[in-house]
Amino acid sequence: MALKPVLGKLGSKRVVLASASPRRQEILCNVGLRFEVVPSWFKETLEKSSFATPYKYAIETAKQKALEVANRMHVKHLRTPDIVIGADTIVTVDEHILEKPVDKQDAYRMLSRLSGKEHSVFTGVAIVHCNSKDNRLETEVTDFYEETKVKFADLSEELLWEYIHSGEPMDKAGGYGIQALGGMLVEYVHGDFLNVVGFPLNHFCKKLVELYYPPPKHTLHHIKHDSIPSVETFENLSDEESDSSSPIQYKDAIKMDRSKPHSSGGVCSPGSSNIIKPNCMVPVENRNRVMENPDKFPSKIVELLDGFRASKALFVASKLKVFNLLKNKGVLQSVDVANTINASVCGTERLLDACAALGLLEKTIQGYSNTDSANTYLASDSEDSLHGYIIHSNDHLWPLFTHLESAVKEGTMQNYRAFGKKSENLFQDSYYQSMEVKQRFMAAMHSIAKLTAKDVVTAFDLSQFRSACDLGGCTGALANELVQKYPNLKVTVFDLPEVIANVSHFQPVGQHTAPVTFTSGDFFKDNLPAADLYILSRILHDWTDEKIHVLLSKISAACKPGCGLLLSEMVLDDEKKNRSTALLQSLNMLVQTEGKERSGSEYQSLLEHHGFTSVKIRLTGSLLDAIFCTKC
Ligand SMILES: O=c1[nH]cc([C@@H]2O[C@H](COP(=O)(O)OP(=O)(O)OP(=O)(O)O)[C@@H](O)[C@H]2O)c(=O)[nH]1
Repeated sequence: MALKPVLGKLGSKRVVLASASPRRQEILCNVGLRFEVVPSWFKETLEKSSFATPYKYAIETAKQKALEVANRMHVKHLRTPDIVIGADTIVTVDEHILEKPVDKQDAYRMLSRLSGKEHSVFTGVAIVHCNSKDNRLETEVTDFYEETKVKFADLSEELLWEYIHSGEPMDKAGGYGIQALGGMLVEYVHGDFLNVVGFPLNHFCKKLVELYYPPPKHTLHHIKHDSIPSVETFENLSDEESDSSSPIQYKDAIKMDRSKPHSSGGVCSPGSSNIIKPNCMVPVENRNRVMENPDKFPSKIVELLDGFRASKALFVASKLKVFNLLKNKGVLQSVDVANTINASVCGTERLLDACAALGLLEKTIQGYSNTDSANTYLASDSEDSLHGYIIHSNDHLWPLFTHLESAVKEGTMQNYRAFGKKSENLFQDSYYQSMEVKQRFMAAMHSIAKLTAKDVVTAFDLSQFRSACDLGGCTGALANELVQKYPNLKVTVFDLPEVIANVSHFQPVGQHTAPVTFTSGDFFKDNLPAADLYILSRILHDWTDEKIHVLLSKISAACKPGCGLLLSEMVLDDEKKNRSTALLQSLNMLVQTEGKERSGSEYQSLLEHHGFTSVKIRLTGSLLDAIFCTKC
């Protein structure tokens, strides 16, 4: 197994590790794999007795962890990952399965069982390949497990309790960490050490080799038809030739002889020239494209080149209310759409075709119709509509982004270049100068807040708080989600008077929880309403560190010990290299504000500076992450 090519096959893919385990992150990071971390919300509660063997239980749990993340990212992110990796480590001794101890007594029970004996450590791993087709998530799961035998020395009571009081056992399967203090308890290890730590790296790489480099069978079938030029099909290719970007369909891929016109071995029609028909099995990424050797075809770059066209097609279709029309009418021909939206037939048809190819619409012989996700997210009257944010992106962010080059050169916002107005007072000058711009901005913030609010309010247990104040809480979307989840919580939204004057038509109808209260004021200048939980959602990223210090010191002064502070922002990884959505959002902040996106440790140090401790960060897998801390 050559080292680099194995993991290199994943280099161009969006890989997600569905695990909160810092050890798994470290093991994979250390070998240079690039991935995002989205911890799974799958509860490890499968009925153990229903599995014939312990490893089947570990594999199934790993699979469910990975599938939960794949589904969540597909639904919420609108961007499906290519590969999701899940893992689950368990310890078995005397036919018992041990997972992580729930408390110290439980750790004691586990460790005393292991004392003086050999036990097995199983890690189940699931590699889930994802593909979004017609907005549906298709998954292909490859799983395996690894077993390592570990023998513990005899452990005295004193040693056991000393170890338990170190705190190390609590988040570890079997109640010990072999890589740290727990290593001192171990007499021998038979098998893969990293498997015990939480991830069987060697077996994982072997699986990748199996998936991406199947062994050569030296079978080339030459298919000849009188009317079809001779082609070669292959079942296996050497490394250089192989399109291993999609292991799932690898076996059915087609090799192209560039010197001749080609077909697909009898599946495509003879006259198909070099267009690959959809019913020909080709590697997923190259479907609908002229066949190239994928290792030489810069598909990622081409995708990026196309990115702005795809965004603009979405923006224009939204602006022209195509999705509203199709939601109401069901199926329409392009001419009917063109007539209703008052546009040319030829232009409308191309727009509709592009939207269909992008998976936003369905196209059949009867005409065009919305996909489920267009009905849910793109029609402006839908409960979860992103229409407001799309229009804001088109009318406000797009002009700003056309000046990205100047923003990068000058390091400043581009509001003047884009809109001819200096933004000395950011919100007043940029967003609240006219009723139209203000309503557009509020609708944008409302749609993003609605999309992300559930993830944010459920990221931490906030049940101990009785009153909360959402600073800059705009339309109250997050506040409304909070009172749904915590009906005993009284929530005040504090925002500028211009905003508060316009919140009424964003309020939910028929909500049965206590209403949210709105109070106007400027959090930089005015006294903050009293509360025992303060919330800053998408606020800190607007400002410089200096201004953040001003705001945090005000909040800190208003907080009694034990008060909480909940932030929601896109959190960058510490090295600022992995989370492209968040890094692009940081460019977004550059063109329009004084602020930027920050990493978890940057937020932590800002918060700790103002006496907030126990800073916890939860990556939600959605568009906003959550950070929670308490005033000490
Ligand atoms: O010697 C060691 N043995 C085990 C570990 C760590 O134990 C946990 C096992 O728990 P699990 O597989 O359920 O994984 P979680 O941490 O809960 O994260 P997920 O989000 O993936 O469920 C694992 O972290 C091992 O690394 C150890 O550190 N040393």
